[in-house]
Amino acid sequence: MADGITSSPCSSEPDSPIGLNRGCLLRPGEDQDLDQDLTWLVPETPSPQLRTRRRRCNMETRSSSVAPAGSAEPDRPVSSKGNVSRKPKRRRLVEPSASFVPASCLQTFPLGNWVEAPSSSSSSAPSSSSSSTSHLDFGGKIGAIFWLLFLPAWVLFLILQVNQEDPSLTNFPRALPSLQTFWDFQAFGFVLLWILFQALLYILPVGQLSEGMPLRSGEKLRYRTNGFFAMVVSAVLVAAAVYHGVDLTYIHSHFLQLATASFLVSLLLSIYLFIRSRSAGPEQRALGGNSGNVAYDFFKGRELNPRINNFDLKFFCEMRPGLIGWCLINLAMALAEMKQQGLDAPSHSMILVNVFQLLYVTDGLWNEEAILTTMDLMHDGFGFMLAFGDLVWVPFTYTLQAYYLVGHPNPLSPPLLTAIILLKLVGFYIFRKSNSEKNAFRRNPSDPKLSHLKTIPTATGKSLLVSGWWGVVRHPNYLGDLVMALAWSLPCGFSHLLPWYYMIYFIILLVHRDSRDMSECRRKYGSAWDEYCRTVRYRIIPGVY
Ligand SMILES: NC(=O)C1=CN([C@@H]2O[C@H](COP(=O)(O)OP(=O)(O)OC[C@H]3O[C@@H](n4cnc5c(N)ncnc54)[C@H](OP(=O)(O)O)[C@@H]3O)[C@@H](O)[C@H]2O)C=CC1
Ligand SMILES: CC(C)CCC[C@@H](C)[C@H]1CC=C2C3=C(CC[C@@]21C)[C@@]1(C)CC[C@H](O)C[C@@H]1CC3
Repeated sequence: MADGITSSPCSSEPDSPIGLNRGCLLRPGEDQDLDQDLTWLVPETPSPQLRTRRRRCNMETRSSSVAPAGSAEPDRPVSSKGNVSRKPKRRRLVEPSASFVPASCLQTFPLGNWVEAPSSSSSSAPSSSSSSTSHLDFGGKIGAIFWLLFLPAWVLFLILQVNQEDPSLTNFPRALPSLQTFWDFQAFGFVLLWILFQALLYILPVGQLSEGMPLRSGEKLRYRTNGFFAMVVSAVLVAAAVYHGVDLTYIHSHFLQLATASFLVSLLLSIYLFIRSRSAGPEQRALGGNSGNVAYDFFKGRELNPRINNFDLKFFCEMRPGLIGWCLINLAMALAEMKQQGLDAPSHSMILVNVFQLLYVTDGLWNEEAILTTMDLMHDGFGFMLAFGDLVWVPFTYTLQAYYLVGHPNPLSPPLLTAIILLKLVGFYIFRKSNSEKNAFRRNPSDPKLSHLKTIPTATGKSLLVSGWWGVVRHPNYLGDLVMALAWSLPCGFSHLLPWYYMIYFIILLVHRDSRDMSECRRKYGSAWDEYCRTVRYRIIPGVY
């Protein structure tokens, strides 16, 4: 069995709770790149070897223009506008200037990957011991309390709304359902079974083991990326269940109870995560979730990669029960629509919503490795925000369009149907291509397939893409995602705002994520980031924002 987990050394930290093992880590000595990374621990004082390499690289950059890597012709340097010569700059060690560097040069900068640098530290050199948070996001301490109360209440509101004949925002549900309506043991059992079933699929030694980005310690965690396999097995199981007469419309009729059960699981999980994070060492803490304020840290999550042996709780929750559950719920809504509307097949709108979102989830699972370079995996701690987001928010609010269509049919004309499909395909293309480009570049900056791209070196040793998708806007992946979100809402028509809720929420989420990422990158990359922002002026929508 080619299972790197069992064959690679696992860390059993002395401060781990009994029976818990925080990860299966690569020994630095196992990885050449990693060895070299360690010389970047203090960027201000590079080793003589690296200084020579940087100098050589800077000199190459000066005497070469931006061109495909490996090009025999030395190239002239360019400004952000194109092939214009740069004025010679004083060489600085901290910031190896923000000039563009051909990807070939990156081979001499083998990833000084600081996945996370402390937001609290004023020094530009990441310190493994400084893990307390000074900059508070999400409205700070008061904001965290607000979100802890508001998010569950908002989900409840949406669920009650979507059940109404007229789900207008002005038409609030007249009374809250009685307390016992919320709770159903069977629903709770189904939720637990689903999560356990997904956990079982996750631990099966099927599929590859992928390396995460280097942690602050320089170590890399390994992840079992068998999400697509889990999706296929789940689909086969669900198909068999439906074939044998299992009535999936139970999910539609017990939506509130299933959501309550999932909420309870996410709450218990968050409490567990908070308690166990007390024994997490400084290097295992997320730099954004260690302010010392209980509410804030509970919300944001203190531990970066909580693991039980090799079982990565954050990765599992983000990619499996909620995400695959989203498709299961959508399918249940299609069956509920047929039952409620007396149809032989789901409506076109329902098919579009189902197929579009199935494509989104399947793509995410197929490219599961790419998740390892996202903000959530690299920077965010695992606390209530993500536990609730993964287990409640995704499955019970991302499915509202399908739920809405059950009781609110919206016939589509063939031209509109075609236009919506085209829109979805365009969005998907932008989303996938840009995400794959960044992921491939982060994993192997000297990948020959990316050698035509221009890059900016940064003091951390990492470079920034400044052409290709990441040269169009600073978050081309968000652009694609938003175009897709539009294509998910359009099949529901314009009678109500509710099915547009996802679109509105998503704009807010991505704009906020973008600004979080901007300030994080500015702090990490300094003047190189400013240069990138000067070159790539728009954040998400070219020419607009
Ligand atoms: N459906 C949903 O609910 C949600 C979907 N998403 C989607 O998930 C995907 C991941 O999103 P997210 O994690 O927010 O952000 P990104 O995948 O865009 O990751 C941002 C990071 O990419 C790196 N980066 C930024 N610019 C460059 C550049 N020019 N060259 C190279 N690297 C760069 C930086 O990290 P570093 O330099 O440290 O590598 C930065 O912190 C997106 O497609 C998003 O649309 C996100 C949230 C919710
Ligand atoms: C409850 C809060 C207000 C917000 C919670 C946010 C989470 C629901 C999202 C944060 C990042 C996410 C990503 C995905 C799903 C939604 C969450 C968890 C994907 C896994 C969706 C599929 C894509 O292919 C990748 C996404 C990565 C980020």
